[in-house]
Amino acid sequence: MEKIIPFTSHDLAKITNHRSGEIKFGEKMITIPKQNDTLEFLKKSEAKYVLFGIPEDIGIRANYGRPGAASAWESAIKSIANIQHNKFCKGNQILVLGTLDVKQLMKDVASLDFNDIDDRSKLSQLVQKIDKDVSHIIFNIVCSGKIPIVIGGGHNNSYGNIKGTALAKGKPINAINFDAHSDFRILEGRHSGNGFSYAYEEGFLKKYFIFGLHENYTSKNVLDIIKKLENRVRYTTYDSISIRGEKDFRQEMQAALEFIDDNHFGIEIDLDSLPNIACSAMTTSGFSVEQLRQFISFFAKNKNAAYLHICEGAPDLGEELNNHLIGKLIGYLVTDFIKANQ
Ligand SMILES: N=CN[C@@H](CCC(=O)O)C(=O)O
Repeated sequence: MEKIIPFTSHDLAKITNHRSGEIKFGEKMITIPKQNDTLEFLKKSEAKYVLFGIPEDIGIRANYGRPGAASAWESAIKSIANIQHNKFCKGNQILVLGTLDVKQLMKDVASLDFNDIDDRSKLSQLVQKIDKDVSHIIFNIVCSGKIPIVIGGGHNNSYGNIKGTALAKGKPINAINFDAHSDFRILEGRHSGNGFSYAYEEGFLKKYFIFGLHENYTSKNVLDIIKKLENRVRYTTYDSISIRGEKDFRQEMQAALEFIDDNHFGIEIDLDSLPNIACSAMTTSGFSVEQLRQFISFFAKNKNAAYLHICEGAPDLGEELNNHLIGKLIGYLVTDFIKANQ
């Protein structure tokens, strides 16, 4: 756990806008006091959820994407700290662990060019380094009996989430992914587009459901691979639900749940599935924020929901004046998860 930059009570106080007569999450969320052993504290804490940030976009760079997702954590924690602590949701259910220390790695990649074959291979190697740390941290959180809520970063971190949870549970887990993309690309070196295929290939991912795939952005090759794995990998497309109306959103959620709920499962949310949200693969067409909130609420209430990961949001790629909006969106998603999961 030495790769974590702890989030302190002082950090929390700095970002909480106090107002008399009101209680904000920032006044109630738990941080690990200095001099305490992280693991020991985690185990004895009464908080059910552990908030962990991964401020990197190295996996996105390695996948020819646009950097910016490293800024999501800061925007998210500022919003979460200012949510009202009330009867609907309570801040003291959350322990704010802190962030993965990727400062040096982010400096190292600043000058790398993904069009250069050697640089791309260096980027992939750094993603593998992050994979190791993420899976170790998630393993420890889950072993402590807590539920991780992970704010990415790129979708490459699905791999570490799945591996860490599988190792802690002692068996491969399932995953449901709300995403415009399969992230089941070939094993060509780690990046943000192949977290699930690597987790599958290495035996950490048992069953995988992709919810709302965009037909225009899924290659024939990936569709052929998924077809052959039908017993373990399934999907429904955004176009079939929201454009052609061949399928119903709620019925598709139910079918997806029945596919994955025989085992612990991770809930993976890629914000590039929503229209007009600043992301590497930003789009103008996709499910609404309300549909995503309903989706999280629906899956979080199942007893096998093992973690929530929200990724790819990139406030740095958005309008400067409104770069708090991604954080605010993440705040809604985190509280939807907690409200449904209790
Ligand atoms: N995690 C996202 N993966 C997508 C989008 C890539 C991007 O533009 O950042 C993919 O590989 O297709």
